[in-house]
Amino acid sequence: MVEVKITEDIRIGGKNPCFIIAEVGQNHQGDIEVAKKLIKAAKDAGANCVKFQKTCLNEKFTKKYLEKPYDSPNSWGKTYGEHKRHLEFSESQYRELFKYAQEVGILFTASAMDMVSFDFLVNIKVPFIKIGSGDSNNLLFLKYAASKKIPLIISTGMVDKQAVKTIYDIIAAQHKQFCLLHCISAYPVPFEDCNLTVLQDYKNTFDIPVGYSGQEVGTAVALGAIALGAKVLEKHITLDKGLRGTDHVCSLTPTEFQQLVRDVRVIEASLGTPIKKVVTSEIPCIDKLQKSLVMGCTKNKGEILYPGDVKIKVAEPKGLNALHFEDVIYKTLVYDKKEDEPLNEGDFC
Ligand SMILES: CC(=O)N[C@H](C=O)[C@@H](O)[C@H](O)[C@H](O)COP(=O)(O)O
Ligand SMILES: C=C(OP(=O)(O)O)C(=O)O
Repeated sequence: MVEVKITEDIRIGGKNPCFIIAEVGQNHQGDIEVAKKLIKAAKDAGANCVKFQKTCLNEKFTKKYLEKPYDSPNSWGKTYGEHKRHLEFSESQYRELFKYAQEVGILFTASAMDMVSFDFLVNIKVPFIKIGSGDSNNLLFLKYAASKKIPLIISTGMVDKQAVKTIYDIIAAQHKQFCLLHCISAYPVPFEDCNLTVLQDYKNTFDIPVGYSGQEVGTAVALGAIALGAKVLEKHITLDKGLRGTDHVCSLTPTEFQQLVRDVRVIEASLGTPIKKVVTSEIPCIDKLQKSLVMGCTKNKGEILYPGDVKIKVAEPKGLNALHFEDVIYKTLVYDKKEDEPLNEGDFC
């Protein structure tokens, strides 16, 4: 299984802890101070990385699309172009945010929404680049991204398995430093559409780390993803779910994000081994409450132990583990035994 190297110290996949991305996306409202607060909140919540979305509007959208009216409570302008321009940080603002994230001590990156933005992100030396679901059908862009040999995390919303295999083939032809994220692109995703078991299929199909980018409400589904083996987890973060913007509704507050990270680590620690065995922490309960074989009545040396003569009880001192019941039946007692006395090896032959 391939591990993806993000920095000298951080790798994704294998036995490494799940790499958790706090997706700021556009939840900064176009305000760099809010963006900084979100970077700090992501760090304080324990996320491994904070992520933005970098777009060169004329590369991503046609002129006509940008002129389209955007009449929505989430809109920041009359047209989609005005709306997006309000939300887009300049290159120098990106540099400022990158620097701030370094000061705060959290990895910083963005999704590249087009080739120009991709080049910019390579240029400022982000540790990896995210490719969002909006480009899961953009094979030209995927080829371009793969050719640059920077680690990639790629979301797979809005396409089917056949297209995901195509994405895999395109990148793997160049290198294997990439992860695929299962994703459903709806804001918010109804729980019954999350199809989380797709993750198992991804795990069985691909030899690279797989993960989950969740746009559903709350943290429960994301935690399910961890139990199913997600090695990357991305969730949106917001300062306030009531703010203007499409993604706030499916985002987590800093406190919720912190709880998510904590719970992810608990689930990871608890997954353990598939080998069912008795573990050390069970010994006190075994001593206190596990049942053993005891005499069901008083019997003498030389008598046979019939099924009704042996009982299974919590006893002090303990007798043989009750799993040995069948081994004792029809054996002959070698000592006199009183009712409730434990039965041990050597008490019968
Ligand atoms: C598919 C995709 O890019 N999705 C992104 C990641 O989840 C979203 O953050 C969108 O940018 C956002 O929902 C767009 O909202 P509006 O259209 O209101 O700016
Ligand atoms: C669209 C994005 O992501 P996803 O498809 O994972 O929601 C993104 O990261 O910009």
